[in-house]
Amino acid sequence: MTIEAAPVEARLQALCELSAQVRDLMDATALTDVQEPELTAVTAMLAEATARLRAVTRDTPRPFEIGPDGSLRHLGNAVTGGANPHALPLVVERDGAAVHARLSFRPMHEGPPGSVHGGISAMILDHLLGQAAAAAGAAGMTASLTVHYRKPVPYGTPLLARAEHVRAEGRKSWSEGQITALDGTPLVEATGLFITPTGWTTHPAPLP
Ligand SMILES: CCCCCCCCCCCCCCCC(=O)SCCNC(=O)CCNC(=O)[C@H](O)C(C)(C)COP(=O)(O)OP(=O)(O)OC[C@H]1O[C@@H](n2cnc3c(N)ncnc32)[C@H](O)[C@@H]1OP(=O)(O)O
Repeated sequence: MTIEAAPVEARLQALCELSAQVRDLMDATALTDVQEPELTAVTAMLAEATARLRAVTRDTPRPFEIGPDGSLRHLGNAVTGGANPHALPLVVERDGAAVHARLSFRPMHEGPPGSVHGGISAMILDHLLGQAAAAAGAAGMTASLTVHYRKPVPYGTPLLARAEHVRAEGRKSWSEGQITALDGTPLVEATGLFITPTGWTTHPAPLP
């Protein structure tokens, strides 16, 4: 006897597969050198696909929800959300008091020619620092983020990102982290201040 996944999960998996395809499409778009008639033809195909997806829409991307394995997930998140084409998506793992993730940026993240845009690496660190604060029981909104860019960040290369919660004072907590090459060479370092909004202590609200 086979047990089928709940239909809602099958739909979410299909949504994540669609998002992965759109990521591929974005990279292909950033790198394509096909000629103008082909560009025009593909644009028309995509306009048709967009209209099909808009046949039924929701007001906001997928919210925080409990996944089948019991963990909290946010498929609509711009950094970790499998159902958000903007996300890498980053798969964050807990490592004691720290969090870490393997990541590989893509050509669509180009900033200076041949390397990743600084805002993109800052966004990844912002999220990871925030997850470190959350892992320490101090989930909050980013109040400030300080970033030091040590070396250009390559795309298409496996890298590591890591963050840890370093101290707390009332509703304020600080995390620090870095993106490094696999050999540990620091590429980008960041520190962040996260503040737990007052409402969250009695009425927890999801992060953006
Ligand atoms: C159920 C949900 C759980 C989910 C669990 C899963 C978690 C999964 C993790 C995901 C991780 C995502 C990580 C990315 C997270 C974003 O991307 S968040 C988006 C970007 N950030 C924002 O939009 C924040 C916008 N700002 C705000 O909402 C509010 O200004 C804040 C930050 C909540 C603070 O508001 P507030 O609580 O009213 O602050 P306030 O009472 O005025 O000040 C409190 C203290 O903080 C200081 N302070 C306030 N703002 C600042 C500032 N900007 N700089 C320095 N100090 C400040 C004040 O001076 C004051 O200090 P003291 O006088 O107490 O010493």
